[in-house]
Amino acid sequence: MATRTSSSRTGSSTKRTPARSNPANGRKKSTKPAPAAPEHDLAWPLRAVRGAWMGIGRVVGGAFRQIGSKVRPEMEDRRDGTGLFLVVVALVVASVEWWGLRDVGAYGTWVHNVVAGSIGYMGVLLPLVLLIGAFRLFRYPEQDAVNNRVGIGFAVGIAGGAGLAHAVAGVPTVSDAVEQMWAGGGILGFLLTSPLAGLISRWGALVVMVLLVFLSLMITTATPLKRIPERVQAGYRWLLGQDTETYAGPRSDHDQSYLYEEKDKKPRKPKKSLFARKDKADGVYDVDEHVTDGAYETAVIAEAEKARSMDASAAIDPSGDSARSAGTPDDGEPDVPPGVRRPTAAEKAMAKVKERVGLGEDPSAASAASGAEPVTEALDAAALNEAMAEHGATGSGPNETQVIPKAGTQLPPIPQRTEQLQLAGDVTYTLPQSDYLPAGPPSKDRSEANDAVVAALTHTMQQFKVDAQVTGFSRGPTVTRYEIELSPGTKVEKVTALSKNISYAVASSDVRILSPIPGKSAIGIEIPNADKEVVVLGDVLRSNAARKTDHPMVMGVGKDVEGGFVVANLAKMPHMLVAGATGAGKSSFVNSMITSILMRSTPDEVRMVMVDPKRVELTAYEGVPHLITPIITSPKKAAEALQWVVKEMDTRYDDLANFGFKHIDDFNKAVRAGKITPPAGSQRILRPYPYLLVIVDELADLMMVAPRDVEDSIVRITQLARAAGIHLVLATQRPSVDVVTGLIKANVPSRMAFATSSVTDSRVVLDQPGAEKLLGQGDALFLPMGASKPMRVQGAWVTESEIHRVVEHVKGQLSAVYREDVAVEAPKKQIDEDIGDDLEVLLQATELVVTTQFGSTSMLQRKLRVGFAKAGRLMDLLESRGVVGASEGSKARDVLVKPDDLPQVLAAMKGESTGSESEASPTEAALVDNAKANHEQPQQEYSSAQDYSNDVLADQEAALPEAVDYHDGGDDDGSSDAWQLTGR
Ligand SMILES: Nc1ncnc2c1ncn2[C@@H]1O[C@H](COP(=O)(O)OP(=O)(O)OP(=O)(O)O)[C@@H](O)[C@H]1O
Repeated sequence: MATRTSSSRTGSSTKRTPARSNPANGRKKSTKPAPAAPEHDLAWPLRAVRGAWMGIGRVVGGAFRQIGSKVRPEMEDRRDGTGLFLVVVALVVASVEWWGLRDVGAYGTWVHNVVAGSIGYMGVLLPLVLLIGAFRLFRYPEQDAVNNRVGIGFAVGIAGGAGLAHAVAGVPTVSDAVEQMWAGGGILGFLLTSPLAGLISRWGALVVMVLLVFLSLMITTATPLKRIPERVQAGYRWLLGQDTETYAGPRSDHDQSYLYEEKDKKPRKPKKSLFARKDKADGVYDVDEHVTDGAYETAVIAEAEKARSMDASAAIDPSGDSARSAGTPDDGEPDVPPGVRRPTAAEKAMAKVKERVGLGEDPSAASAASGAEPVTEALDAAALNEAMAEHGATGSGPNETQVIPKAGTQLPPIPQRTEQLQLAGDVTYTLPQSDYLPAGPPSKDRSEANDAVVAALTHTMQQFKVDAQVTGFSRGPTVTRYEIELSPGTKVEKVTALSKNISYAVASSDVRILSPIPGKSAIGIEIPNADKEVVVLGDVLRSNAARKTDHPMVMGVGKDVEGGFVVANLAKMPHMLVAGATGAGKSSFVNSMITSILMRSTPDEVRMVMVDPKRVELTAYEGVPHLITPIITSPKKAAEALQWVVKEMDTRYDDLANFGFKHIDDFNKAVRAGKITPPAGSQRILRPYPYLLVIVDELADLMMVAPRDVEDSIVRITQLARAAGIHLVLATQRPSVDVVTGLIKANVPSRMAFATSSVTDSRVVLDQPGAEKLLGQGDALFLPMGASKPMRVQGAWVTESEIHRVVEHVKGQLSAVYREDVAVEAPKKQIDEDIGDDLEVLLQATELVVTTQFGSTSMLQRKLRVGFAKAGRLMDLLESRGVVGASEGSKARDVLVKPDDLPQVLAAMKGESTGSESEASPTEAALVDNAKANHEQPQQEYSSAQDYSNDVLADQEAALPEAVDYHDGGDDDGSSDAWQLTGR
């Protein structure tokens, strides 16, 4: 493993050469114009002029950047000098051509002679064109490709316009009065139109010039021929005020954009492709910030993928006929009426699928008639629902109509109990409102990227002479599954053997082949979408699938590859293993799960035990009334809590046995109906048992402290707890056999595998390969109990602010009442507010920093196994308490406390008085304080503070996962290989 790590690191670092293009703005740095001569080579007057020019440019550019939505291009990208030049020329031309300075002296005459002499009547438009050019240069200087395109478009337009004006003016010649030339197209118009008029008549020249102007419009607006009707329609609708967005075809059934329109109240600004940033102009939807807050977060800033996939479609056609590979007229195809778009390859494919299953109308015809893109049907949504219902999960097909009222501005409620729940006593508890979880952007059934992939797949089959057709596809949020049908006599292996060629053709290494698609005689090829979508938890919880049931243990899982919502009943799982490499999306999934429960259930229905050894993942839920005990962060206490769960299970079983029920649900029903009473003489008041959900966020940490005890408890719970209404969710980022032992695996039937770092890990989680090929960031394989094949889902995403709103609501309803007997953490002292729940880790950080006299954030990360943000926060706390000095860039901070003073500092942090300071030595004071603070720990005598600190350090080392060595910094590929076994 060590070798692999180092080689992968070398590999990745060799790939990252500084000369790479900057994907953020889609241009190579090397294509920038060569820098001007260094300033010091210029004479000082020139330097002064240049400085003044650039200064004015910056001011004018700043003003342009404030117009509408503010932008801040990188300093190194700015082209303010050129922008200012365009503005000045525009003003000069405008002063003469617009504001009548033409007759004022030599200035007016000269400017008019130059402008009208060159381009004639088009001089009137020139200031506008220059100002638009300046606008783009000031605001979007980094978009070289778009700027160049707009520039070329304008140049062609001016040429066409000049030629046109010249033709309209009667094709004057140089021998005519000069005013006649200038009222036409100037010299340019003359040069373009006169030869043409001589060759094909004046009218012919006129038509050619009109076409040239039209061409310039298409170049400027980046409109390909096939999209003209669509763009015209969009423009028409926009003019009529029917659509404030870039028109993107008819709404699909589960398009929820109107929710945004309602919610936003303030109408969205129309997007003008010329002015809008490229990503917005091309994107259909401007996703709300809070929805995407952190979703798909990545260090790589990539240009809009869409453009790349379109290029790909053009590139894969060796004949160079990209229009054909994208689905425009084939030879031998019957003609279609003018104005009607020919069906693309994908539409034909879909039509074929529908024909095959007898689904009525040909989508291509419908779409051709409307000029818009057809909607993909989920052909087997019903079958999927059925299958999922069988194993405890429910799903809805993508086209199931959402019961979401269009008017009324309200989001539909998340399903709630029919009866209003009364908690013990007279407390009435209201579940959180639906709008705490806003709706996400509308999902797409199909995009240009999909069409490009269909064309690429079809072409690959043809190239390798495999007699198979792409018969359709179903688009999910992150991947699309393309269906391939073989002609009779063609072997399945012929397609599967092409996997590398398919990867090559679609330019993606993450291609997964399913042979066959469960329940279909077709091969599925899952290919990541170039344009991923976020699946927000609110949408999943409002989906039909979730609304079918009001079971309190139902959670929003995400969306499947067909775009159908997936929700699952945790009570039917009945226990689940969630695994995946770091950063793959486990914590987000656990957050979605807990938030789902908080949204749908009262503390009377579901109680939770949360174990969070990482200390940061679940802190947001501290204090919610659903908790039965404070969030457990110590692995040792967690092991004890599991033993408590076993006891609780036994108690519940006793009750089931005594009252003659098989399942806690039946017992609860009977209690609620008053059908059972405690035995005579008993003081007990029978109450329904809530479901108990035990969430362990890092199983590996527990298995390290007490492997045998933890395994025993888990096995006992998982074997029996289902009937007792107790359910376990075990998450781990180390799905190795020492953490997920055979016994645990055998008893935890449902699995959720996020991207794993190796095929071995995938086998541990799913008993089959597959998870190693997932894309990360919420892309998962979900294997609910009883399912033979895992289903691919994109996990639901819930933002921190959404969680905060829900938690605040829940806590506002009821405060947590903890059970004393579970696992009581050490009572909290009077600690400073800014330390909050981080006291324990802050104390460790203080000890580390003071004893090593090394104030390094990365050391904290490494030794305490906390993330960068947390380590940074700890360092700030240490600075605020005078333990370390101020930050000095990348250097380690000065440590201001000597090891001898450590005990007092620790005591102060714990909020304890160090009143004995004057009488006792610091060491003695520390011993007393520590003994007081940790009364559960066996007390030990230390002869010096150094001994004490050494001991602490030894403990911390022992707590690290089996002598792991963390290599911080240089791991370019960000893979989990950063953790490396050194065998110490
Ligand atoms: N369902 C999702 N949709 C979109 N993006 C997601 C989703 N889940 C995770 N991500 C992205 O992946 C990042 C890492 O996710 P997360 O923190 O859940 O990973 P993890 O597996 O819990 O990692 P760790 O084990 O290090 O805590 C998130 O910050 C987010 O950008």
